Amino acid sequence: MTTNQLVQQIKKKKSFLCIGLDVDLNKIPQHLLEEEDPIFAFNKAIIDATHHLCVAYKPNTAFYEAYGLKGWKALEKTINYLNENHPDIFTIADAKRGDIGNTSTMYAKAFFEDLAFDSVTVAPYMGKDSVEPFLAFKNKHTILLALTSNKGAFDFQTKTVDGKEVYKQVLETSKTWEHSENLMYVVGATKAEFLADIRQIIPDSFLLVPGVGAQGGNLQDVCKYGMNNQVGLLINSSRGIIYASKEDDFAQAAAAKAKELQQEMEVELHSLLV
Ligand SMILES: O=c1ccn([C@@H]2O[C@H](COP(=O)(O)O)[C@@H](O)[C@H]2O)c(=O)[nH]1
Repeated sequence: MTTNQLVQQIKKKKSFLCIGLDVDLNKIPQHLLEEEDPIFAFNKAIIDATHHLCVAYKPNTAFYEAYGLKGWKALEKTINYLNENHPDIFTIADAKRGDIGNTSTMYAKAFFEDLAFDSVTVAPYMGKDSVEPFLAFKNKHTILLALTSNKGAFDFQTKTVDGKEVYKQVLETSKTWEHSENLMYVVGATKAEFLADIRQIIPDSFLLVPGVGAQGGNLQDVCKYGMNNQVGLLINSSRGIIYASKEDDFAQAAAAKAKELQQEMEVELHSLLV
């Protein structure tokens, strides 16, 4: 999917919501555990109930890898279900990969070719030759960790090296890499006060913003400082939506939570859409 197509979807649905599919078998309704593939059964129900309210889904691969082969198969069934039934929805493999060049190429093939995701999250720590293999894939997006939502972001990312914060160096340097037009960035919703500075460096890039809901980030603050004239934001909520209820009504409860966020987003989009 191109970024233009993503922007069209945002305008059509009046939403820039990304729903995180972080499936924990201890948190899903008990009756689903009797299904042959409880993880996929849960995801399918959530997708069926929420697809009209969001423009992206983000399975975090940790929640699938933790269940071994069964988990990986459920991830494959989930991405295939999305691509077959909702090809207009942007898909993100939150895998936080990155390694020496030939290994990164294999990671990119795994997520862009074998699993056919639109994008994958990548850690910038190993530098240019670890990220460019992902950027080489046409119409696929590499979402680079810039300023993460957790407390540990202050351990390295905000430290000043050679007169500039490390996260700013990540943004500036990555812009010089080959096929940098395929870059998006992760900025935590809990770091909204940094967004004005971030937009000075990357005014046009899309940002994946996790951390609203369970982590306490605020949607309005993110929009105030992070929105650009093409919206430029995908705001993620995982636990706050998918675990809204553990009862039989879990999918409807998830849809209600997604609707709340979509309505807040519609208000924020108002000035851009008129
Ligand atoms: O900086 C980051 C990068 C990634 N994440 C991931 O996003 C979701 C957030 O889940 P919630 O339940 O909405 O808190 C999860 O998959 C994280 O691993 C992040 O939170 N922060």
